[in-house]
Amino acid sequence: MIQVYAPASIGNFAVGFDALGAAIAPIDGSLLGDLVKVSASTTTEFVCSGPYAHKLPAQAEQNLAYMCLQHFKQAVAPDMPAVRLELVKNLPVGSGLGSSACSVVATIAALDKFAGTELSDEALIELMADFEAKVSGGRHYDNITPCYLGGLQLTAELIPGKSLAIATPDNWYPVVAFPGFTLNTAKARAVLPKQLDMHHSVEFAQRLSAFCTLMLQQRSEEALSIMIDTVAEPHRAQLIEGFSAAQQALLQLGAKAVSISGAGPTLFALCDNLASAELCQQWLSDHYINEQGFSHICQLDWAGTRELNEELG
Ligand SMILES: Nc1ncnc2c1ncn2[C@@H]1O[C@H](COP(=O)(O)OP(=O)(O)OP(=O)(O)O)[C@@H](O)[C@H]1O
Ligand SMILES: N[C@@H](CCO)C(=O)O
Repeated sequence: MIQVYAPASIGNFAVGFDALGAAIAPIDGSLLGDLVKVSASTTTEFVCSGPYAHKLPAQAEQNLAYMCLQHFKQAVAPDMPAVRLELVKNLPVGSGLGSSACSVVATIAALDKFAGTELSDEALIELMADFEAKVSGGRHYDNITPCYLGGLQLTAELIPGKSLAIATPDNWYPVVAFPGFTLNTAKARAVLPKQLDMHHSVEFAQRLSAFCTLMLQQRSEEALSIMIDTVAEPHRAQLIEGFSAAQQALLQLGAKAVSISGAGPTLFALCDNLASAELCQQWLSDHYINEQGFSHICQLDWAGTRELNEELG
């Protein structure tokens, strides 16, 4: 049996709409991501289990993991024998934590390993992006590549290999809080303007390029000081009840940057020390999340998608 884990991710990372994303891992060691198990079988079998399985369509044909399996068998590895594929759905759907990307990445990576197809990273990423695009209302890589490769990734169609890793300091603690209600990515993309005017386009390019350059020069404090989303957040904040008040409060508690994770409604507060991260998590638990919500103090997950040997889920 092959068992592959793919981590949650923070799309956009405030300054890089559709172009920057970070894979995350809770510091308490818990797994925040989907798991896919593939084993040989006499007939094709698909099982969806885990705490959020009931939030997905009942028909296998509408589940991205099953769609990936069908495509893989037909177009990538026609000689692959029948398999039993189980998706353990650990991430809430429509959360802003890259839930659909997580299922797609774990499934394709697991099938590639099981079938021994050994596709290149770039070919796998393209395949993964094709499936993520089916549900999110646009083709973007900012959940796919961090989820697959790990870490902080600057990622786009025009980038050679589709992604460039940006090293991050060890003292970065992103605190993520899923408030407990969902927001569909396609809906959150529909509220964005169709065009950016010259001023905003130039400012976006300046901010993202300055952020990346500062990071490469290991000037992370200055990079954090310009970590503001002027592209998507102003249009999406009103879709997320409590976001603006939380942002103000968390910045006062010491978070260095606070923004929407992906399309929301998950919020992330990036702290540069554990004490601030603990204060932010406490505030979020008290004021931002409902009974269905959760929060985690994380670090960046530089391992990305990986095979797990111990049986889980
Ligand atoms: N395995 C799957 N995991 C997640 N979503 C799936 C899966 N299979 C089908 N879907 C459908 O894809 C859509 C995913 O919605 P959406 O893109 O809003 O979620 P998301 O991936 O959590 O968002 P984000 O990328 O902002 O984190 C839903 O309509 C869901 O039913
Ligand atoms: N970059 C995408 C991420 C969605 O998960 C968006 O903000 O719409």
